[in-house]
Amino acid sequence: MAEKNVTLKLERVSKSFAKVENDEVTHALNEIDLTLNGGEFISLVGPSGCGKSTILRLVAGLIHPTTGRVAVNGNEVREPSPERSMVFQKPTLFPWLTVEKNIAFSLKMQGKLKGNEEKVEQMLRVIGLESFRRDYPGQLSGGMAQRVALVRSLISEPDILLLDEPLGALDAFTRMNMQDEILKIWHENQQLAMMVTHDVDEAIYMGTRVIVMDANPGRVVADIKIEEEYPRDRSSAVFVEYRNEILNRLHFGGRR
Ligand SMILES: Nc1ncnc2c1ncn2[C@@H]1O[C@H](COP(=O)(O)OP(=O)(O)OP(=O)(O)O)[C@@H](O)[C@H]1O
Repeated sequence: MAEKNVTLKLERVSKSFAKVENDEVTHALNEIDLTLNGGEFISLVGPSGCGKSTILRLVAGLIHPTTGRVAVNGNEVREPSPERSMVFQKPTLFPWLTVEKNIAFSLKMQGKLKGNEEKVEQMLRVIGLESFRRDYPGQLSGGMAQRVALVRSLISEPDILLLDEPLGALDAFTRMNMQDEILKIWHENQQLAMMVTHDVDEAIYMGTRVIVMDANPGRVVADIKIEEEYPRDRSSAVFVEYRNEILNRLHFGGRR
């Protein structure tokens, strides 16, 4: 399938927040310059508070830069849009809708459900919840609910998929399965994916690029292209080299 023709630019983007407790400000992001394209899978890693989620929220249009510009295909991002879909660490489902209706929700809202019912079936199969289709979110485990939240965002094939630690709360087995499922869907749709993760292996396993950030002020310290074919072998020498490079950038490099 052709790559989604999307270019996202962050141009000298800074974001400050006023602190509630005193007159100080937090420099969550300082002059971020990035150009990202459809077909890329961007992993964002860095210590707590370096501004990873802030970048996603700016791209989603949930917040605005203090200075600088965020633009998609040259158009400044001013508000949220279904073309830029966000998945949070905590699943956000509609409690009054069944699993099946939660998944179909965005297609329905965009008037695209008719003729696309098979897509809902496919998504149910992908997450292995066909037999839970008529259950409500309150009846699901945390991992199941997150799988539903994920495919609910993926189904409308957004140009930009924003993943804020979507797999953080899952057990290791489900997590690895979901990594492959997300990659499969991303590969088929060739959208621009941006994923925040605290797991360096996950960042390398999934990303075409790993962007390493540091805090105070939030900034990019490395932008590393992962030039390995999928599926990647977590134990290969190249993988281990990438891991060491990223851990060094995160100041976790030990003597070898
Ligand atoms: N709405 C807000 N009001 C005030 N400060 C905020 C707000 N949102 C973020 N911040 C501050 O901005 C900085 C960056 O936050 P952000 O959530 O982007 O970091 P992060 O890298 O995603 O962290 P974590 O890995 O812990 O999720 C932090 O110091 C945070 O306290």
